[in-house]
Amino acid sequence: MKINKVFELLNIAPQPFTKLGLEKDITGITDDSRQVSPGQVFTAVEGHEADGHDYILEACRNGAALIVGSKKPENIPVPFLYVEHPRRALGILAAAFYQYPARDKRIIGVTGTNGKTTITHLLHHLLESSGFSCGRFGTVGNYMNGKSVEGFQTTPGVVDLHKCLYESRDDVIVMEVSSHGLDQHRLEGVSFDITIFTNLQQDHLDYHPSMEEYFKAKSKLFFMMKERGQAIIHVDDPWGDRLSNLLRGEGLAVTSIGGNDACDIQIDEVSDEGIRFLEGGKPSYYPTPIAGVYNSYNTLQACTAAAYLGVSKGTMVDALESFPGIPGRFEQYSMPNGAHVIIDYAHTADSIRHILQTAARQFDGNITHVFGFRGNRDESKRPSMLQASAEWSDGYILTLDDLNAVSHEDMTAALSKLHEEEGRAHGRIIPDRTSAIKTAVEAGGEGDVIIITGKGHETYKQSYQRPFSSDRETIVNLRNEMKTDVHQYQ
Ligand SMILES: CC(=O)N[C@H]1[C@@H](OP(=O)(O)OP(=O)(O)OC[C@H]2O[C@@H](n3ccc(=O)[nH]c3=O)[C@H](O)[C@@H]2O)O[C@H](CO)[C@@H](O)[C@@H]1O[C@H](C)C(=O)N[C@@H](C)C(=O)N[C@H](CCC(=O)O)C(=O)O
Ligand SMILES: Nc1ncnc2c1ncn2[C@@H]1O[C@H](COP(=O)(O)OP(=O)(O)OP(=O)(O)O)[C@@H](O)[C@H]1O
Repeated sequence: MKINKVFELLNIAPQPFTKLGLEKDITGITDDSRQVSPGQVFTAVEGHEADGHDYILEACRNGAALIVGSKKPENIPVPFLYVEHPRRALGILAAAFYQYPARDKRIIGVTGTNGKTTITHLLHHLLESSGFSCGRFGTVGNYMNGKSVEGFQTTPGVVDLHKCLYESRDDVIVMEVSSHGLDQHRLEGVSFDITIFTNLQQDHLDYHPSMEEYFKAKSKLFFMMKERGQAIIHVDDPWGDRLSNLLRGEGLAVTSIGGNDACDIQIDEVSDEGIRFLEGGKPSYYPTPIAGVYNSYNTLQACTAAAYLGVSKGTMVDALESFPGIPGRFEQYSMPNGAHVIIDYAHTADSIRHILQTAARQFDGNITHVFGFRGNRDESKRPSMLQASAEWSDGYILTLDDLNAVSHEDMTAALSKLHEEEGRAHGRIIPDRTSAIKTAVEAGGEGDVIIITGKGHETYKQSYQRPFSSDRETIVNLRNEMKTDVHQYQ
């Protein structure tokens, strides 16, 4: 891409930068001064931790050919282009630099507080099973060109996103779209063929000032569809209903899914095993490959999207049978003492309630819930998470989750306060996560279930008394110590 193209894209009249040469090629786009290499365009972005404008000189020293930003620095040795919205500019330049890679693909974006990872994994499996080559971007890593690739965030930064799309030879991409990503223009330059909304629950209010703002950020995705794009919305969720009305008011195509007669796909009966529904008056059924009523909804949304890409019902039902499961989502283990363990990524009150209710339907024994709260993340959801646990488990053990720079003492004090105020004497506190899990498992017997939530597939961010790196590793080691014999991983 030539330098004069940068001016054109940003709608800036070319300036007579003496020695620069408008016909010169630029070698890349970045917003990280540490990654600038000679000939690149550095876009200075005001962030949450730092301000890229403070690193302009470093970018110059590293060889930047051009600086883009919203605050003109004094005396820099490289031409500076002023833009009002550097994050947008970054996306516009990245899309162009990588030759608009999103245009050649069918792109499906999934958003909502819960269910994004589950739906993208289901869809990926459905599409690959029916002959599509499908890429997947999201929380548990990316998958491109038939291989798993490490991912850093739920929705990649905009430069990485366009680079990945450029390198991908896949026909279809299914991606999780986070509200942070939408708010930070990480999807700039991408248009979607299909968009999916799952639900909106209290979460991320450390970032968004209110639920209203959180909803607005999520809604942006649905205004980024291609001309013939199709939104699939779960309208039993009140925010979904509102979104559906909003989009229809704008003349956008919506497939509504819900219990109401007016829905395009009307849910008739939903259980832990599957979902019955009417579509165009015709009854139909999908079995869900992962336990939980909420996963039946996820399955229906994934299948509805796959159907838009031409996958037949028969192919889908076969593919669902061979679904391998998702790391850290309803991941099950049988322990030698007859207890059952479920590791899950639930981290909202609603998802805790759902998983505890699912376990109560499936197991006869006592339910012990082991969980904690992330430091420096939405504190306003903690009371309702604990209330849900106290109400739907037979007892909880509050423990540590990622501290994120909060001290051990402060978090333990926060746990004690919540336990006293919201826990209704229904549980206890064992701060060390590995000890909490061990205590819960060893106290279990035939038919009991221990549900460990919050970390799912993720590795621990701090060390605990026992030298394990994840809930899975803790359980597997514990099971070996207890003389393992059965392993069920969905
Ligand atoms: C709060 C938040 O969302 N931060 C994200 C945001 O960072 P930021 O723009 O605020 O960056 P910053 O660190 O303040 O730095 C500002 C600028 O200075 C630049 N800089 C900084 C230092 C330096 O030496 N040189 C330099 O040029 C940085 O490259 C950046 O351009 O933009 C970055 C680039 O896209 C993200 O990597 C970063 O994610 C951080 C790591 C993060 O933890 N984000 C979480 C909250 C998040 O986004 N999560 C959602 C999923 C949520 C969910 O649904 O569960 C996600 O999509 O992953
Ligand atoms: N449709 C749903 N409704 C409510 N809870 C759900 C739903 N789907 C999944 N969950 C619960 O939420 C947890 C996280 O699910 P999943 O990873 O699919 O969501 P996500 O949207 O990708 O979350 P995150 O953005 O935090 O990565 C699951 O482990 C489960 O407990």
